[in-house]
Amino acid sequence: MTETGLRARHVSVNYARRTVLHDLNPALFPRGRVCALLGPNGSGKSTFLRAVAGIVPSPAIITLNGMELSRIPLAQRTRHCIYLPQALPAPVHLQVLESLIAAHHVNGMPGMADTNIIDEALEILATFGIEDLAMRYMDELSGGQRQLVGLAQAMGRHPDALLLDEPLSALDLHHQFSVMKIIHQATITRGLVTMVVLHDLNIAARMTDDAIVMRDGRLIAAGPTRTVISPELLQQTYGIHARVETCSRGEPFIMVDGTID
Ligand SMILES: Nc1ncnc2c1ncn2[C@@H]1O[C@H](COP(=O)(O)OP(=O)(O)OP(=O)(O)O)[C@@H](O)[C@H]1O
Repeated sequence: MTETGLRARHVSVNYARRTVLHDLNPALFPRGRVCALLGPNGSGKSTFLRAVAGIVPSPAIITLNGMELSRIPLAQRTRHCIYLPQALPAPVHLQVLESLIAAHHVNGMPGMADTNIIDEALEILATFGIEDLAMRYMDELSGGQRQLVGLAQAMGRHPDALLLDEPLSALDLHHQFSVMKIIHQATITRGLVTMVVLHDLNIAARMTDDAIVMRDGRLIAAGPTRTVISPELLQQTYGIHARVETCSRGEPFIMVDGTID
């Protein structure tokens, strides 16, 4: 039977002669679940996503829903597996709606009529609460607005796997939560494999299903997010004294008491 989900095996990456990922073999990333990639600065999270996406050289074997991505040309691979980098979409002089239509033409649903493409683009913008930006130019938007448009473009390309590198970095509190909710919902309804690099552990604990934790280019923990994030892990990984409490609504929250110096 064909395996569904994304499997990454032997993920190693060298930059120049320095090894930054050491033969990682995480468990299967299943469809319909959001996995947080956690770890301190420089631990290799972005590099891991880039290796999975095929945009840094790696001997990694990547299979997605039974298809070996590492054997197909990059242009074809990016139709299935979209990597959204930390950098915001370029502030080009293009209207937001046009940019979504262009993203659709990169790899949206083949054979869709033009009016349907426009309707779908408007619907995606509405999902992100930014339909009022449709006629605005990308080079006139704020950083957070551009980040939302970047996410909308990614959704409009109908990926099977979504690799998001700090997608909340420019967003206010409201949008951090609303975007994670949209990502979670889309992951379930579209059966996506979603990986998301996060630095906010409270958002990770509340809004992702699973987590893998990296340090110095190695995996040091993996499993359901709420099990993985523990005071011991926070101490060992981030060098902080912290407690994992439960709020009156039963949600976990992380209280940081101080750094270990
Ligand atoms: N293009 C590059 N050339 C050389 N070294 C690089 C390059 N990109 C990243 N590195 C190095 O690889 C290591 C992992 O970097 P990476 O960006 O994957 O970490 P990260 O966990 O995503 O960090 P952050 O949380 O700070 O974004 C770091 O030591 C970094 O300096």
